[in-house]
Amino acid sequence: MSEKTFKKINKAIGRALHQYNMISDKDRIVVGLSGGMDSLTLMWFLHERLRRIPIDYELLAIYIDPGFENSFSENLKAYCRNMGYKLHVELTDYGVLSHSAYNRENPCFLCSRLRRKRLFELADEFGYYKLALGHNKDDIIETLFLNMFYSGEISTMCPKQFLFKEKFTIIRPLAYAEENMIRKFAKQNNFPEFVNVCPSASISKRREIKDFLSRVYKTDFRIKGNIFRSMTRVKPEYMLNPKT
Ligand SMILES: Nc1ncnc2c1ncn2[C@@H]1O[C@H](COP(=O)(O)OP(=O)(O)OP(=O)(O)O)[C@@H](O)[C@H]1O
Repeated sequence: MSEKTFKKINKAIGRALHQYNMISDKDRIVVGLSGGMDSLTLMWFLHERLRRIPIDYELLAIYIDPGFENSFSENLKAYCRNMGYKLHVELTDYGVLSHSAYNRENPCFLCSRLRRKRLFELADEFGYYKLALGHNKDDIIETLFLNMFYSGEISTMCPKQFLFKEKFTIIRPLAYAEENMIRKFAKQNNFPEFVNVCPSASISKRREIKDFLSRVYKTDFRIKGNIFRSMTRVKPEYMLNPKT
């Protein structure tokens, strides 16, 4: 394992956990495991921290299988078993349905809404009220732009979010971790690649925003940090407010 990458991600996670008070002793946490690098890294770190920190928590990994052919569910199960965890696989038709004629919306939109809903239902059934997701710093920036470009609003995903009258808490411990660092960590540690067979995986609006941002970042190394920081420094008095 590369100490440098480990330290960077560990520091970013520590900061997010601390600043947002994400995890308490005896928490029961569902980890939404997609098989992607982010959620695999998230699971790895949440597991690894347990040995070092004075608080205890339980982890339950859940994978919502979108129902495409060539599912990697069994391989993901085996991977979790090796780590000492049971993976709950929920076989659905969400991916297939979202790409069918039945759906008139954006496939990613419908699929992720159905997935999220099922994750909450399962967490509730199992008695887990925290849901850890693998969104990283780059995802948070991209969502800001996606929401501006396609929803006409300025908003993003919060590192910690209460839902359903605070019954559930979503936490995003990788909120301060950069995607390229996560990729590097996953590679250095030989994390398996669970190939996403979704037909929209490489053609989504998020992909377009990602490409747009990566071109912008190349023009000035400060831009990414500045965009991220700007989300903590909103000046409502310098926004448009027609009702005043
Ligand atoms: N099929 C799924 N089952 C369970 N959780 C999921 C699933 N898909 C996504 N998630 C959760 O939502 C987060 C964000 O989803 P997104 O679609 O951006 O994931 P991804 O890019 O496919 O994979 P990852 O974020 O793990 O690299 C994931 O990190 C994971 O925590």
